[in-house]
Amino acid sequence: MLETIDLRKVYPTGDEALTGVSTTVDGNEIVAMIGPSGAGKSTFIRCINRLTEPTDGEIRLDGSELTALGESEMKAARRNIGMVFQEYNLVERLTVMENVLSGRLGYVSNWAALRRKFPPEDVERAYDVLETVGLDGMENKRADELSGGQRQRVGIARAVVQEPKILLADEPTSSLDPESSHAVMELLADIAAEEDIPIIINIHEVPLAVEYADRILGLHDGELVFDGPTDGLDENAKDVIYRGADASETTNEAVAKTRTDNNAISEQAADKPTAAGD
Ligand SMILES: Nc1ncnc2c1ncn2[C@@H]1O[C@H](COP(=O)(O)OP(=O)(O)OP(=O)(O)O)[C@@H](O)[C@H]1O
Repeated sequence: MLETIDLRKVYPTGDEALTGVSTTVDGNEIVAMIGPSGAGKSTFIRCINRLTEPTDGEIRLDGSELTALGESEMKAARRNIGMVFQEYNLVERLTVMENVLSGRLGYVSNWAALRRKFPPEDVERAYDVLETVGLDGMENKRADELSGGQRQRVGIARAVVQEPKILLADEPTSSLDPESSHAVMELLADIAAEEDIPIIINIHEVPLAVEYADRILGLHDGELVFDGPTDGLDENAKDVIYRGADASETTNEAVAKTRTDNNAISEQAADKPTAAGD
């Protein structure tokens, strides 16, 4: 279980990217994080594995307080957090298999890591995961010979062989065409179920989020303004996420006014004597 408590990030520039985000992600749920550009989505994801250092607050993964860990302890803790990136972050000149196995680097000695020597069970697991992501038979291809969708599958396979407790995907579909985007989202959903781990996906495309996520986290200006099941993401919630709280007041006022107007019309209609009553 991942828990963030009052997570806050202020960049040295003074930008407050997260104002105190508290949430919990558990089980094998797929959580989509949405919000306008600059809302703090990437910052949130990057704070969890401390690629970006949070300013304040707590991050607990299965009870372990990540913000309290020293550098070497954090290195070990990162094994529990799989990352999938928008630009895949593969080593282009290495093969698919070498890229996938790099997900095991945190588990082998420095010497073995340097020589890229992995135990046979790691290699076996890598083959299994390549099959899961639909890349079986492609292990010897170089990463730079793959399409965007295939590269993202390698990125996902690398995160999965790590055997993480949670998967974080930072805009995994932003560089892909619509068809590959759907395929990648479907794959992430399958992985959450098969590996029994939660996934947080930072995503721009709301329809994709709605189609594949169980739950939505909505950020606006660094504030968590929506946290609930996907079917609760109505127009009002989208307004709050994309236009801010003022928009919701405006929307609520507009809705209230429409209701009042409608009621007045109905009352007038009720007061009106019907032709039959005359
Ligand atoms: N390295 C940085 N230094 C200073 N400010 C930053 C840095 N990274 C992000 N910010 C600021 O923090 C805020 C949140 O940025 P972040 O990238 O987390 O948003 P986002 O929701 O992921 O945006 P996008 O959807 O455009 O990727 C923005 O105001 C941004 O300018």
